[in-house]
Amino acid sequence: MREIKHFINGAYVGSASGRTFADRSPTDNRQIAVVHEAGRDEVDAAVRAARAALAGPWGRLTVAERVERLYAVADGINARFDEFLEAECLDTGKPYSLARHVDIPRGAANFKVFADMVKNVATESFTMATPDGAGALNYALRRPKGVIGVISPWNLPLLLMTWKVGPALACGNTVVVKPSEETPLTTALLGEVMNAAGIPAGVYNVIHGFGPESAGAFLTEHPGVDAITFTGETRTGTAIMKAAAVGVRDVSFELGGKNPAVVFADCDFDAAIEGTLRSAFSNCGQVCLGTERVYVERPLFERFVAALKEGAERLRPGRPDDPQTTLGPLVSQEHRAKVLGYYAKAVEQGATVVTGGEPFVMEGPLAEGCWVKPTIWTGLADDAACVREEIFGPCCHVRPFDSEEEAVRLANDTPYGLAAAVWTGNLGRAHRMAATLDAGIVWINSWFLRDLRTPFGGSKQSGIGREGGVHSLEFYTELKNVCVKL
Ligand SMILES: O=C(O)C(=O)/C=C/C=C/O
Repeated sequence: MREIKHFINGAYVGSASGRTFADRSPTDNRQIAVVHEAGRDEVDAAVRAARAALAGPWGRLTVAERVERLYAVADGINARFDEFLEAECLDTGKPYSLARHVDIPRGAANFKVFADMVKNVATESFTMATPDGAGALNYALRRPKGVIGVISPWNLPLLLMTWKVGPALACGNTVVVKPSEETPLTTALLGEVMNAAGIPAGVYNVIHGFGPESAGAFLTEHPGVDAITFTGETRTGTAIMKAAAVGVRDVSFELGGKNPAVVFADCDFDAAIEGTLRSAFSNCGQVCLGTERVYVERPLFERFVAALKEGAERLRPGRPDDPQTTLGPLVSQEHRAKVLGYYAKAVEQGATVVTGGEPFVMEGPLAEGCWVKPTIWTGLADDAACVREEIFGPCCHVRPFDSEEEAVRLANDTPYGLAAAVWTGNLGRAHRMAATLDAGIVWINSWFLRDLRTPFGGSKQSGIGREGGVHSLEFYTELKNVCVKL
C-alpha cells in the first residue's frame, strides 16, 4: 500500500496529527494509497519553506539557470514516464492510450514551453521629453509575484498542475500545491523529480487534503500566499475568491463550462463526428473543454445523431492498461452518483435517450468501479437541467437549429463561456461564429488542438484571467516601471 506524504522543503513528511485518508482507484474501488491529510501546521510549514526559498539560491538563479532546471524537470518526468503513466491511470482510471498521448507528455511539455517563453520574452521601454530638455528613459521590469498557491483538479491531475507550476517557476516564483484528494499520486511523485533536477528545496511544495476545513481552505486563507491559481468548479472558485479577498490576493481561475458544438450541414461530416465523439466522451466526459451541448443544422440532424450514437456505442470500458479500453470510469463514486442523478433527471424532464442513460454493469473486480454508459439525449427543452448545468460526464444533448442566428443565440444562452467548437465548410461563417460565440477558446473544424503559446481561459462564470505563453506573465509576475532622468 503506497503511503503518500506531504512534500515540504524538499522532503516527504507526514501530518503531525497522524490524520490520513484513503485514495481509491475508480476502476475497481480498491484502496491504492494511504494519504496524509495536512493540518494548518503542515500548510504553514509549506508556505514558510516557499517564502524562504525565494530568498535562497532559487531567487539568485539567472533566467538561463532557471530555464536549464525546468528543462531538467521535463526530462525527469519523461525519464520516469511509465511510473507517471501508471500512477495517473491508477488514480483516475483513464486508459493508458489516453494518458500516454495527452496527460504525461503535456505534463512534461508544460515546463519546457514556459521555460522557452521566459528565455525569449522582452519588456518595454519609452523615452520621454522633460522640461529641461534632457529627457528621461522609462523601462519595465518583471519580478516574481512570490509564493503561489496552486489548487489543481482530478480530471487531468499532472497536466493541469504543471500547467500552473511550469509558468510559476519559470517566472521565479515558488509554489505550494494542493492536488485533489481524489488524485494525489503524480503530484506527490513530482517531488522526487524536482529534487533530482536540482530545483532547490522549498521551491515546489505539496500538501494533501480536502477543501473546506482542510488543506485547501488553510492554503487559500494563509496570509503568506501571494496569489492563488485554481482549476475546478465555479462554486469552489467563488469560495476561493472570497478567501483571496483577505489581503487582496490575485486569482487566476479556469472554472466550469457548458461548452457548445455547432454543426452546420456543410461540414466535413466524418471530421465533425470524430471531433464531437472526442469532445463529448474523451476522459469519460471529464474535460473542462468538453462538449455537453450539440447544435446541428436541421437537414443533418437525424444522420448526425445516428452516427454519434454508433460511435458512442463502440466505446469499450475496461482496465486502464488493457489496450482494448477506450473508455475509463468516472473519478469517484460520489461523482458517479452526481452524473447518474442527471441521467435520471433527463428522463424526468422528457429526454429521448438515444443511447446510454444508465450505469455500465461490469464483471469481476471492475464491478465495484465508477462506470457509467456514454449517453446522448435529444428532445429536452432549452431550460432543462442537462442543457443548463455542467454535468462533467460522458453525455451530451443534441438539438436541431435552422439558422446561423439561432445557433449563436442557443450556443450563447449559458452563464459559462469557456470553449466552443464550430463545424462548417463556409469560411466566412466560421470566422463570424468565432467572433460572436461567448467563449475564451473557439475551435473551428477541430477540438483540443493546443498551441501552448495562445491565451487559455474562460469568460463569464468560466473563469478569470488567461494563461498560456506570454499571457501567463500577467498573473505570475509583478510588472514595475523604472523612470531614469537623463
Ligand atoms: O490543454 C490545456 O492546457 C488545458 O489546460 C486543458 C484543460 C482541460 C481541462 O479539463
